[in-house]
Amino acid sequence: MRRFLHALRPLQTLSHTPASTIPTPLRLLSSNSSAAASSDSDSAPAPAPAPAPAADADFDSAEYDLPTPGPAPSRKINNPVSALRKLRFDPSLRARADEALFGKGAAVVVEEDEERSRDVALALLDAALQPPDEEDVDAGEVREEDQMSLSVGIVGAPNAGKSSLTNTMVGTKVSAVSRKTNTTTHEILGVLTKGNTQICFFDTPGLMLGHHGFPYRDVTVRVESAWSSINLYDLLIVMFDVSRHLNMPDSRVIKLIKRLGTEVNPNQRRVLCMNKVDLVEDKKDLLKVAKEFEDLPGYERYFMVSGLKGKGVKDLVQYLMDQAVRRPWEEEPTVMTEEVMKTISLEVVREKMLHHIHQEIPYVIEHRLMDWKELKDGSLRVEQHFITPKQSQRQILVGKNGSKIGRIGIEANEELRSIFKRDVHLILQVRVAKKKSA
Ligand SMILES: Nc1nc2c(ncn2[C@@H]2O[C@H](COP(=O)(O)OP(=O)(O)OP(=O)(O)O)[C@@H](O)[C@H]2O)c(=O)[nH]1
Repeated sequence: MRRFLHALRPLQTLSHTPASTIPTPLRLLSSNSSAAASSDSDSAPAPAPAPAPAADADFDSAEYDLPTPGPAPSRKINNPVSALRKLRFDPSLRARADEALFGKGAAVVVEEDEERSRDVALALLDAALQPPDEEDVDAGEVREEDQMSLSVGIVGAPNAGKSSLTNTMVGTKVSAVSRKTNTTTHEILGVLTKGNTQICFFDTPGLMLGHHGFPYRDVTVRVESAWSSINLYDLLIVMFDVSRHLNMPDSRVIKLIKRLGTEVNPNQRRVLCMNKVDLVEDKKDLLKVAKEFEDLPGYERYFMVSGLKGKGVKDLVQYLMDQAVRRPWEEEPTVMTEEVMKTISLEVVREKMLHHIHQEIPYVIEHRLMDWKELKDGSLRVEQHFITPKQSQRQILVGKNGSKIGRIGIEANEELRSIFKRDVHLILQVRVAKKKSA
């Protein structure tokens, strides 16, 4: 299990941080990116009232008079889905950018882009934005002998809401990143570190029973090993979609619940979690379902939650925290790293580009972070390049008199300033790729 957790390490800050490059679709955090952006606060110039515009930039935020970022907005977000929606597009930024560039009344066109890769990046962004909980502490502050841990397997049919519940519990921390960490049988869903306690959540795909109430034998070792390894967890959450159960019960889900709840397992606590309670109008129905499973001795507790809306989740988390055992943590708590910020800066600019360039062009453009400097006055200098295969594509992206790239830049700049809560000197350049010599 330790092996899976270590796959999350790329989130650590790198002392020498290479530039990130985003070919489309978005590439997530990686410690082996190419090119050469640097983080070099020592070589940064002394604080200057206004940064000098870059000579050959197509967009330079220094040329625009933008308001100073206000106080850090409170962004305590527990529901990642609504957080993502909020972050996807803020029309006020667009309106302000339009006004700055084209005067009042400029038209606004909004396009929803549902790419999963962006969701992941936005979830990362959300994770990065979350202020630390009061109970959060630096990893260094909790001595190994004081660390408490709990590994939790989540069992449920596809769509039961395992990821949503984990996201809500974890507050998106790590969960988005961990999606990359596919293991043969179990996938880490998220890590919650609070105070001296760390809880790791694992998905257990393939853990379903056939109609006869036995594990599928045919498919594979994968299913078998999923079954044999569930006992490794300290605690098992068996979850199901209670709304679906009321409307269209699935016999396999019922068998799964019963099988896992038939006997008390001396080495593992198990809880039954009725999810999506928000979809059940008549709450008496919930009690009916609870009654249906009340005689199962294997479940120590029953929880009624809405993973998506956060209902009942606090109680569940508290219960889990209380079950933790004295054992060193498997994983460093996630911290906002420079790598995360770089990814965010690329994603925000890319998002703005996708909103403004409605042709296939975004998909042939290479997008690179060329320079990243934290200046002594606390502001950031961020230089990104778009590299287009053809001159005509460059022209479209730059727009008439720089209007397109200006719009992209000004909106992105404003959003980055509000995300990073500091001044950002954003420089964008659009270049045509050099032809490779044969
Ligand atoms: N209304 C409502 N919808 C939910 C809730 N939890 C999850 N959903 C929705 O149910 C769908 C499945 O949720 P996921 O969290 O992806 O479910 P999962 O169990 O991880 O699914 P798999 O990855 O297929 O195993 C998504 O559309 C969620 O938005 C809930 O509490 N209430």
